[in-house]
Amino acid sequence: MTDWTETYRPSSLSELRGNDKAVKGVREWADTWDDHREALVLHGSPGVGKTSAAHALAADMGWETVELNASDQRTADVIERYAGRAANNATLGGSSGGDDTGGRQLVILDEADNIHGNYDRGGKSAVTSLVKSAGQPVVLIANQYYDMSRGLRNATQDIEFRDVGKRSIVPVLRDICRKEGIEFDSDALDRIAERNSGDLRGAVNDLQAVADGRDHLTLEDVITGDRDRSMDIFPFLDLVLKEGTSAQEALQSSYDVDETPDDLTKWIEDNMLKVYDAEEATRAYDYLADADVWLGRVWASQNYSYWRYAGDNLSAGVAAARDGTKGGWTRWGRPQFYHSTSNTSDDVVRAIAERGGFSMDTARRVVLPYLQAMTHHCKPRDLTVAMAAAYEFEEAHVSLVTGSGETTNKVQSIVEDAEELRAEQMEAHSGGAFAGVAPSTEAEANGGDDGAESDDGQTSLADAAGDGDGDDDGDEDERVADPEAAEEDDGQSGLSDFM
Ligand SMILES: Nc1ncnc2c1ncn2[C@@H]1O[C@H](COP(=O)(O)OP(=O)(O)OP(=O)(O)O)[C@@H](O)[C@H]1O
Repeated sequence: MTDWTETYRPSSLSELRGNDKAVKGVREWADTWDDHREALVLHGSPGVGKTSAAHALAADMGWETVELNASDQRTADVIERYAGRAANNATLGGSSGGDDTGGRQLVILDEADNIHGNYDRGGKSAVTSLVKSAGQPVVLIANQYYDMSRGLRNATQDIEFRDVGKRSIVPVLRDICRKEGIEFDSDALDRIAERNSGDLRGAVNDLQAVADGRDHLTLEDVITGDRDRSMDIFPFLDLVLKEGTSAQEALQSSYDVDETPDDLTKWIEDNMLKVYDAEEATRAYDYLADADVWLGRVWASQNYSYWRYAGDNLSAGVAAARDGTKGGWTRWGRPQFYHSTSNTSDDVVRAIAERGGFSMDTARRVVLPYLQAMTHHCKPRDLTVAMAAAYEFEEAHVSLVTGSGETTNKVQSIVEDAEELRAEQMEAHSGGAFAGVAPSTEAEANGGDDGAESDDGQTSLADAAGDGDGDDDGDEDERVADPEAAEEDDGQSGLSDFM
C-alpha cells in the first residue's frame, strides 16, 4: 500500500496549505538568495509541511536538491568534506555534478536541531561554517529552533511554520478523497481534522487508515474506528496526567492501551513534565522508579505477572501524584526512544553495559531507567556530571538520558566537566566513579602503573589483556567474572556505587 503522505506531498509551494505568510517568506528568501546568501531555517511542529516546503521550493525554482539528515552519522562526513569546498562553489552532490552555468542545488539538512547530538565539536562548527560559506542555498529543518546552537542561529534566517488549522486540513483530506474516488460525509473529514489538531501528516495518515477498503466514508466509520481500536496512547496520557481519574480507572485503562508497561513508562516519563509541577513530578517519579523496579524484576525473572505492579505504579500511582485536573490541550510527544532515528539509544545502553559491567538487557531495563529518573533534565547537575564521567557519555547520550535535548549548552558543559572529572579520577587512580562495580582490588593495584594510560575500568580491561604477562592474565579473568556478579544485583549496587 502506498503511503498517502508521500503520494500527496505538495509538489509546488502553491499546493501547500496553511502557513501562507511562511510560504511567502520562503519564496522571497529564494528569490533574493543571490543578494543575501544566507541559509534558512524552517522550524515548527512535526507534520506541518516544512520538509515539503523545501522540496516544493526547489521544484518551483528549478533547483536540484541534496538531502542530508543530521541524525545520520554519515552526514557528518559529508559536511566535513564539503564545508570547506562549498565556499569555492563546489557542488555538494559530488564533483561530477559541478556545473558552471549557474545550476543551483538546494541543500536540505533535516533534523538540524539534532546536530549537537551527533557530531563532535569540530563537526558542529563544520555545520555552521557550511551554512556560512556554502556556495549553494541551504535550508535547515528543525522542530525545536532553540535546540540549535546560538552560532548556527546567528548565521541563518528563520521562518516559523505554525500548526495547520482545521480549516486548512479539511481541504487536503477532501482532495485526497476525490483523487482516490472515495465519497465522504464532510463531518467525517471534520472529525479527522479535529483529532489531529495541527498535524497534517497525522490527519492524512488517519484518513488512510479509516478509508482503507471503503468507497464511502461516514462520521460513524471514523468514530467506530476509534472505538474498535484499543485505547490510543494519547487519551491514556490525558486520562492519567490530566483528568480527574480515579486510581482504579487509571489502572484499568493501562490494561486497554496496546503498549507494554516498559513503553508506557517511557511515554509517561517523557510527557509528564509538560503538565506536572515540580511537587507533583517529585511524587510521580517515586512511582515511576517503583515501576522500573518491577520492570527490572520482570526481566530478571521472566515472570510477567509482575507487569501489573509496574502498571499500577505508572498509571494509578502517577495519577495519584497529581493535585488536580489540568485543562487545555497538550501536544504529547513520542518518547525519545521512538523518534531516535540514530542508534543513540543503543549506544547509550552499550556504554552502560560495557562500562558498568552489565548485560545489555540489564543496562536497558534496569540501569538506564534509574539514570533517567535520577538525572532528569540534568538535575542535580553534579550527579549528571558524575554519570557522564562514569559511563563516558557523549553529548547525545547525556541528552537522551536526561531528556533535555533542548538544553544544548547545558549538556555540552556537563560533558566538558565530566571529561575533567575523569581526568582527575585517572590521576587519583580512583578507578572511576563506580570503582566498586567492575575492577577487582588486584586489578586496581595492577592499574597502578600500566593502567595509568587507561581512563576507566573498561579500557584497563583491554590494557590488561594486551599486556600478555602471566599476572595480568589472572586479572583479566577476575575482571570478566566481576560484571556477571554485579549483574545479579539487578543494577542496584551499580547505581549506589555510582552515586
Ligand atoms: N501544509 C501542507 N499542505 C499539504 N500537505 C501537507 C502540509 N503539511 C504536511 N502535509 C502532508 O504531510 C506530509 C508530511 O509533511 P512534511 O514532511 O513536510 O512535514 P514536516 O513539517 O517536515 O514534518 P517533520 O518535522 O516531521 O519532518 C506531507 O507529505 C503531506 O502529505
